[in-house]
Amino acid sequence: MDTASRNAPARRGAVRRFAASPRAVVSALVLGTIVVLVALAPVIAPHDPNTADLGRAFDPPEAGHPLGLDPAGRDVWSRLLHGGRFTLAGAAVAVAVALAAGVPAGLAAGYRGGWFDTLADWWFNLTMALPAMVVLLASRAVLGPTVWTLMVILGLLVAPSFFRLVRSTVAAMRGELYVDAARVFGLSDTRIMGRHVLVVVRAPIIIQTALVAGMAIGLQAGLEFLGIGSGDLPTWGAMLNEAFTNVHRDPLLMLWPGLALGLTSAALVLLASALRDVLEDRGAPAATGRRARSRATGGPAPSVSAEDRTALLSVRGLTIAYPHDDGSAKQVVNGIDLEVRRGEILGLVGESGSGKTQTAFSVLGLLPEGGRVEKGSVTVDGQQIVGAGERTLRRLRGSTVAYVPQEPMSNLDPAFTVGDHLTEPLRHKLGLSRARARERALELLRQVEISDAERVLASYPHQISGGMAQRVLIAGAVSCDPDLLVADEPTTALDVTVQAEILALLRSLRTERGMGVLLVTHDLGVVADVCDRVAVLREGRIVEHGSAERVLTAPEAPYTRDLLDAVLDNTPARGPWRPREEETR
Ligand SMILES: Nc1ncnc2c1ncn2[C@@H]1O[C@H](COP(=O)(O)OP(=O)(O)OP(=O)(O)O)[C@@H](O)[C@H]1O
Repeated sequence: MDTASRNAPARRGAVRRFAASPRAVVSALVLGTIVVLVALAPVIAPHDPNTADLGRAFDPPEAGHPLGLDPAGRDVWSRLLHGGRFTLAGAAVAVAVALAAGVPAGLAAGYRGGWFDTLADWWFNLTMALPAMVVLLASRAVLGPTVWTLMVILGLLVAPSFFRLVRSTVAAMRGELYVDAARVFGLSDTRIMGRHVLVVVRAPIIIQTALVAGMAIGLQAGLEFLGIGSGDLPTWGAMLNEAFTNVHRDPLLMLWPGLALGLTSAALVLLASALRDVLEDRGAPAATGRRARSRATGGPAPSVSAEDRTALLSVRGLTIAYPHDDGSAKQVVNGIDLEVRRGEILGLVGESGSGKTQTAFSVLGLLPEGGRVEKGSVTVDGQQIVGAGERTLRRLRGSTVAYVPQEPMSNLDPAFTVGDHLTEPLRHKLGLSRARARERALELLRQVEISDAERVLASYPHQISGGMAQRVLIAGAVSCDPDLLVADEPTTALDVTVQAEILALLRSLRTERGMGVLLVTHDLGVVADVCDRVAVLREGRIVEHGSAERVLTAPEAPYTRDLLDAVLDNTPARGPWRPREEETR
């Protein structure tokens, strides 16, 4: 079963599976009961926890004192209830500090990488290297014996465990195609982190929180037991310490705080392990780390000529290179010129590695990490892409230029329904209400010829076919009414019948909406089916450019002839090529 298939039902069934797990239910009940009892301590504790009656020291359990009295004649049950408040609140402080310090830093470092990642990694490694007990003892000596300060320091000391967990999960999913797809839709990094990234790390964070809380309680009790905590508070650790000094006189006194600590810690550990089983199924999708992209940059933005303003897409002298450490650079696209007008489909063909995808990504302002536009200009609807800031690019993506990827399934986040995918850009780019965005999403699904739109809208990616997923992505791409569609091998992953349907869909969208389409493909059959014009790319250079009819029937470049010969040699005959006008007649 693939990741998609595992994640979505796991998400829906998480509560059900939690309820079905005896370990989860029992540990949650025990923990819940303890929390409620200690929270209600001021109401239900029969006595003041600090009121002493030395004359009644060590009195056994009796009515009004269900657990007896301690060495100072104080009510043990009341001290236990009040003591739990400090113990649990101390653990909560440590967890809150650890979460606040570790999670945002882990998210930023994993998602962004770069100098922040290096710096944060260095800092948290340094923190981890510190001996926790020594630091706690030293801080007690310097800052005084308050349990709260110790818990804050403990929180900082355990923050690296959250940082590492989040950073590695996020870094692994940074290159996922659905994260790229969200960027191409023009969503900001903060939204992507909140929406697609945080949801993946949520489960491990919850599990880690339970573990860290257990650890904080244990450590705090240990410190108090050793007499290093705040002596004036009736914490469970302090009670244990007092009981230990009188263990020969009344061994039962050790039982109650020991039981409270043991039950709480055990419940937390069991809850963490039950949560792992319940939640981790739907954790991070197996990361492929396919494509980490950076903004297409390279020198100052070139000026936009009057001619470029009239074309929908105008690429002039575009050179893309990957610099090497030794100062040299690998040029993958070499001074190419392209133009797409409104209502026109331009096919960009060439064999694998010829630079088609690099060209397409430069139009979106998203080149793989390390890639840069060395020379040339790319304008979409008169707006310069090369050197444009992230804000400008985000504004353009989705609403002016949209993208249809090659692998439909990998570009849909398995944790979200089709409806979630479609309504997100509509709500955040077009500002539609939830209800209106849903209506529009249904309309879009119908436009891409999905008949049972309601069902598909509520489906998770694994519940629909590859062809259906590609239709969904096309619906998403056209949702904000873009002028230009960049489609990168949109039919390669699909079977032949579905390929034909998707191509027909692109054709009709082009006609109905007057969109320009840059269609990246290695398949001359696809070019024959849908393209008005075609540019043939070889080793980063355009070797032939012209109408699809001319290039396919009378190729001039030997390379184009080779490509055509290869098609004729290797594929079953698909009937003579006819111009599309004839075909549709
Ligand atoms: N991150 C990268 N670092 C260095 N070189 C890269 C990187 N990504 C792509 N290239 C190189 O750029 C060249 C063009 O790649 P591109 O992906 O554009 O080819 P393509 O024509 O789209 O091929 P395909 O159809 O196989 O995707 C190739 O030689 C490739 O090795």
